[in-house]
Amino acid sequence: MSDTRETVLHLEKLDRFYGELKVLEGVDFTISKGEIVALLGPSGSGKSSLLHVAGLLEPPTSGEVYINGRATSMMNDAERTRLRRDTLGFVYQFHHLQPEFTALGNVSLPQLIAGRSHKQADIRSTNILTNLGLAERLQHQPAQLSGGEKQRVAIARALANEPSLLLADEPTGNLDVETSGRVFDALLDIVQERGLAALIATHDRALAARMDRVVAIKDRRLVQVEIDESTVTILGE
Ligand SMILES: Nc1ncnc2c1ncn2[C@@H]1O[C@H](COP(=O)(O)OP(=O)(O)OP(=O)(O)O)[C@@H](O)[C@H]1O
Repeated sequence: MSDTRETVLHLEKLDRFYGELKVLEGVDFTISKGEIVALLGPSGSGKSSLLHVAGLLEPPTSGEVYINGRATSMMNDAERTRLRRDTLGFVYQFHHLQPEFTALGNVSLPQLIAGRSHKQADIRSTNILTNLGLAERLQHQPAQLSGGEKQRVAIARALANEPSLLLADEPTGNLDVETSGRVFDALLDIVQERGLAALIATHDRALAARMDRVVAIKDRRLVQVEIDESTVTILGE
């Protein structure tokens, strides 16, 4: 890599196979600080697999994942876990919040695990949740929140340890169109405000069109695309 200073994620010659099934093959991809990238692709094309490998949740079959310029393949589990905790945030289609904790508690939890005090964690959690429009919901448990609010708490939790890179897998895919649009606005605002990099898998072209760049999985590789409401154009073809 020639310049790793601003590169948050770099995937190099990456393959992900499940036995005989070749899902990703020869993927080269880079995201820089402050860039928000949409990941499109039909169901089963490998979006979740790519996010899992980029997020150090699964190893690639071959190739290398660089996070903030650091190669990860030779790291041991403890190093990889620490890097994941300190630099990556995850949002999934389903919120996966702890049902017995409040919104504040859910956002503070990863910070406590990372070694912050309760007081530091709660101050930071209050700030993030307030930024996401949940100032009045801090003490509510997930069951007392709407679907959109739960997903905002999940976004706040992903940002709690100030990651360099947010990885999101259909983050609003479980919400109705209107709520999805609003939660997405909040997500983009907070990611932009904080100058983070983000890779966001979505089926929704209208949402994808609002991001800085759109890539799609085609024939096991990542290609750069341009989209409008009705068409997806693969650049360079
Ligand atoms: N652990 C696994 N073992 C075997 N095959 C798997 C495994 N995980 C995923 N696959 C297969 O790999 C392919 C890609 O799956 P993946 O979940 O990455 O696709 P996706 O684009 O995220 O799909 P969707 O949009 O439906 O969530 C699919 O054919 C899937 O069945």
